[in-house]
Amino acid sequence: MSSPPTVVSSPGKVLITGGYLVLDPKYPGTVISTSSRFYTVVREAGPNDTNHIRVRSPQFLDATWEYIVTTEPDIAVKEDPANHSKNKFVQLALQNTIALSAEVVGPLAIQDALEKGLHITIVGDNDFYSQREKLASLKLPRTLDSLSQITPFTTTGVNLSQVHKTGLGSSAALITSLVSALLLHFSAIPTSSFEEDKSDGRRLAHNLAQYVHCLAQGKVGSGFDVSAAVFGSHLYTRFDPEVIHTLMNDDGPLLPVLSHTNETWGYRVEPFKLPPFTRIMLADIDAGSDTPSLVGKVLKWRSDNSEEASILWDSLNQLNQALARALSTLSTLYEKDPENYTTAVKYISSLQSIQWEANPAQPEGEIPIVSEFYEAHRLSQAIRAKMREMGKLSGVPIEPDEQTKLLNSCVSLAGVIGGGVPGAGGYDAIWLLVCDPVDASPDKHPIERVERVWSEYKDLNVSPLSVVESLSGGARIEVLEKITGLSAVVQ
Ligand SMILES: Nc1ncnc2c1ncn2[C@@H]1O[C@H](COP(=O)(O)OP(=O)(O)OP(=O)(O)O)[C@@H](O)[C@H]1O
Ligand SMILES: C[C@@](O)(CCOP(=O)(O)O)CC(=O)O
Repeated sequence: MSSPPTVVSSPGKVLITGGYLVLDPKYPGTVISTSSRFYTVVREAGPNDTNHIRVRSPQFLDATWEYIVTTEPDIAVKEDPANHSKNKFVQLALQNTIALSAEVVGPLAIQDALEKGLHITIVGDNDFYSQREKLASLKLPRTLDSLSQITPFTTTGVNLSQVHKTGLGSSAALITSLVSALLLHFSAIPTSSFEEDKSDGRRLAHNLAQYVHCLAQGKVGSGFDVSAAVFGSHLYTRFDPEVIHTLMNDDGPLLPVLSHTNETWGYRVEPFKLPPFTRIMLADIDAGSDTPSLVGKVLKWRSDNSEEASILWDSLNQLNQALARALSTLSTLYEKDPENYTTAVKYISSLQSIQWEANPAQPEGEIPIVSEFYEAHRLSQAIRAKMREMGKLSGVPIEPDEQTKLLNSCVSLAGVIGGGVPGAGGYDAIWLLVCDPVDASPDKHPIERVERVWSEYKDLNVSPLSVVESLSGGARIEVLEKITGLSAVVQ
């Protein structure tokens, strides 16, 4: 009987504060990990498949890649010349994970593990790819309920290079789930690695995924996307790019650099989660932006105007940190007094933020809670203003006027706490933080109000994503049969 498959999932991300700043190790960013995940399923192939690896992404056309692994003189993962397309992200993940695993468990153990070859399936939740056309073809309105009617891991009908991505960090989540599943499969890390938040094994998977992602993208970003895929929501302070500098240009041994014991990585992961009874909402806007070109322009402006930039970066950082603190304080207020917290959320769910603190008859116990929610609103608006300033000064559409108009109409709805443009901004997405009371009656639920504005919005093509915050952290081991729709796509 063949051994059970190894399955690891990793979440997507939304950077709600710290766009551009987080590229500098001086400034942390707030990253929320999403319920939408990438899944990698690794199985033994068969006795005739020694050293052969087949990778499939069944959501796409022409997305099967075959590789041969040679272990002498060095580990090399070579593409089968018959492959219809290349997948640099997958090949680099295979090459480096097998090479690192061989350094950890020895080349003989790897030869054993590849004796029957491997079949690997990779899929991402539907939210990673735009479902606009699917909804239109099913004649469904652009609502959360319609999204729930789409088959899990639905086919996109196109090649990977043609798919419309939604900005949730598909490549970081894919690489993290793939390298983590392989490290486990080769016993380079123990299964207990994914039971703890910052275990040695999880940190090794993080360092490897960061390195592979940089290699595949051909650039070193801040790495908040990989970090969210590994650790879940947190306040992220970037790793020192110098740590992988020599490996990026050279073939030296991987373990000395990638080991969890290598303290020169220097990244920080501090706990963060959204407050109870709130929900992040994301909309995909059908007008893309090219993140690298936005980043290039903003960084150039920063280096040409270092004094002005430093003042702006520092003041934005203070607001970013204050927002993270206000949201964390709300979680503490809930723990201290869940009853007043729950009634306060229900109360503000029916009012626009401007009215939240205006009730002279507000019960005493609710006052500090309502005022902390207002503080979160105020700070998120102040952050938007500073991001617009950054955009104006650097000549980059970080929160372009079209997005400002849409965000203003959403943020002024009853029960909406705040919002902004995620990550680098641009035209492609917005995020909102909304109250999510258990029962909003007799009023409308804030989520319904937002959905309505989005579905009726005329100036931009706005489509919701079904994501909520991932409540179970970052990368995790899964049981194939327990993930709805996964067995059906694994062959
Ligand atoms: N389901 C998949 N199977 C295999 N490879 C994938 C899959 N999804 C994405 N990839 C890989 O990731 C690459 C896309 O990476 P890129 O860095 O352009 O996207 P991204 O910035 O992560 O996108 P987004 O944040 O919008 O999700 C693809 O070219 C492909 O190599
Ligand atoms: C601009 C930047 O800070 C965030 C980019 O985020 P996103 O890919 O737009 O979600 C770049 C980075 O952190 O690597």
